Amino acid sequence: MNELYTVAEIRQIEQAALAGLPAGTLMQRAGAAAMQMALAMLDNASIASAPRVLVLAGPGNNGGDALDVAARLAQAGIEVTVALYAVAERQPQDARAALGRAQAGAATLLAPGDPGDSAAPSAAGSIYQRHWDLVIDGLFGIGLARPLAGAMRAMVEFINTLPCQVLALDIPSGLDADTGDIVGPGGIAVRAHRTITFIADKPGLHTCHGRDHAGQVSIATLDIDPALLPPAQAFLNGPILFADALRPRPQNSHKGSFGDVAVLGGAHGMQGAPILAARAALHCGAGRVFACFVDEAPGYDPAQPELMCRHAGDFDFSKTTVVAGPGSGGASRANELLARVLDLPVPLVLDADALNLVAADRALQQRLAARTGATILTPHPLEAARLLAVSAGVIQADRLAAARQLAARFQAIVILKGSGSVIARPDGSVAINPSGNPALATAGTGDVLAGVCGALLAQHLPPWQAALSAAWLHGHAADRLVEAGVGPVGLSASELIPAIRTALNALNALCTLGALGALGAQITVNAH
Ligand SMILES: NC(=O)C1=CN([C@@H]2O[C@H](COP(=O)(O)OP(=O)(O)OC[C@H]3O[C@@H](n4cnc5c(N)ncnc54)[C@H](OP(=O)(O)O)[C@@H]3O)[C@@H](O)[C@H]2O)[C@@H](O)CC1
Ligand SMILES: [K+]
Repeated sequence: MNELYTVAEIRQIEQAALAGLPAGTLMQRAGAAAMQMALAMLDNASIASAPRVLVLAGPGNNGGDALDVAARLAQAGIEVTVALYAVAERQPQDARAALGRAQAGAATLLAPGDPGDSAAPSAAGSIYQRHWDLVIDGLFGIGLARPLAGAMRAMVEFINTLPCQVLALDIPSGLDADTGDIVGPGGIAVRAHRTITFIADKPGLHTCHGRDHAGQVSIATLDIDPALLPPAQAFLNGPILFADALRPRPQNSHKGSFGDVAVLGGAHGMQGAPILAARAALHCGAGRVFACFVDEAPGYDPAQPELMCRHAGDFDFSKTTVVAGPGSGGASRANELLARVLDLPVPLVLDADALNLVAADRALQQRLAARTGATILTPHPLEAARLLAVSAGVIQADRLAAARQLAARFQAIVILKGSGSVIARPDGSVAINPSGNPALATAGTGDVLAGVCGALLAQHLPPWQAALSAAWLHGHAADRLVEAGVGPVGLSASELIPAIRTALNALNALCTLGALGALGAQITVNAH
């Protein structure tokens, strides 16, 4: 299941489902699913005997889920302590019923209270001083309305220092389920190893701070009738979304069958950037690749003599897919060349300096919005901020909204890079890319991504599928390299290129065999 739903959508689904069910049913299903996950985590931790579980239960229904799972674990004979931050009279009905079940069983309930509260030091102190094998976070789910403060904040600070496994219910408390930002100002969020999310998956678990805080995400649908789910506007990226566009190569083909890519960039002192993009385009199947330099052009690339190096001023860009921006600099020469390619109806990828030039020049912005050829923009958050004339903080606070805004404004496909890259198209659809890791946080990997996009466009993938596959392959290759010990420290952009080629060929082979199912199952899971 690749659909992602906003809090507003989940609320609607929840209301529709609750209408047809006896009170408390969904919460009990959530508790039962969470119990299975908790037991699996305790098993994996190979605890010899008598594991101790700490359950944090907040004031709302997320706390109700926590109380339900606490009651179940205690019933199963596990030693459970609940840190309760709820007053029964103010709990929602289902949560109060769950509190009753927890109180009736063998769980120990403590009320750590506020730091100023005279009861707090003893209750909180007994929690702080004990050894825990598993913590279950049920402070807040989709109802978090402001930053965590007081006693709950202090407890989360403590939990985040523990060496034991942490399971978050629905979402890690403190995280915004729509954006993946930490609810602030000055907020804090639980860092979980696993998150079991209810009803459907949520975008905030997969982008911005989401991947660091949610860990591995599992979905418990609570047996809700799929007909109650509206058509999704957001998806988790994976081969299932773009495999249709990948085609086996016909035997009767030649280099002209797979298109030309011209990379425009490489001002004086920055010639490596277009070389990286061009090498990536070559290794991802473009028939011929040109590296076109704004300033002086090298005779050829000794490590990759298949590339053709040219002066950009003399090159005819009208018959190629163009990747503009890697190392192009911000000089007027680069601006003129960019204006020329923007006016051509060719497939175009804009990266790096090309995006900065557009951000600084209204005429280029108009040319970009008016293009008839397919366009992919690949900004990192700072480039996106320049394009939208806001700060990078504003972009990161709602990455989905920023990517959508850019796509609509420039009538282009946008890949907003970062942890959980967001791919958006002008109609408002978005996909969040789950592959990739911090090994990619090194110079040149953006040039490589732009080159992969160019190669796939040149091979006639529609721009949406080209962007989805490029983002996924780029991250997937980095994941495989890290598994092999090539990173996360010290992975170079050059090493990424052959790994992307391997991933693309493996994916093509799977598509040809119609064996994508296995891969589809893997991609809904974050690496912790
Ligand atoms: N309904 C169902 O059947 C099902 C629901 N499910 C579960 O319910 C969760 C949603 O439950 P929810 O709507 O009660 O929201 P939840 O996240 O528990 O918190 C809201 C409470 O917190 C309070 N509050 C907010 N911020 C605060 C802060 N910073 N500091 C202190 N207090 C703060 C806020 O009160 P306020 O003060 O804002 O009026 C309110 O009391 C969902 O994520 C899923 O886990 C599943 O079991 C499926 C079935
Ligand atoms: K939670």
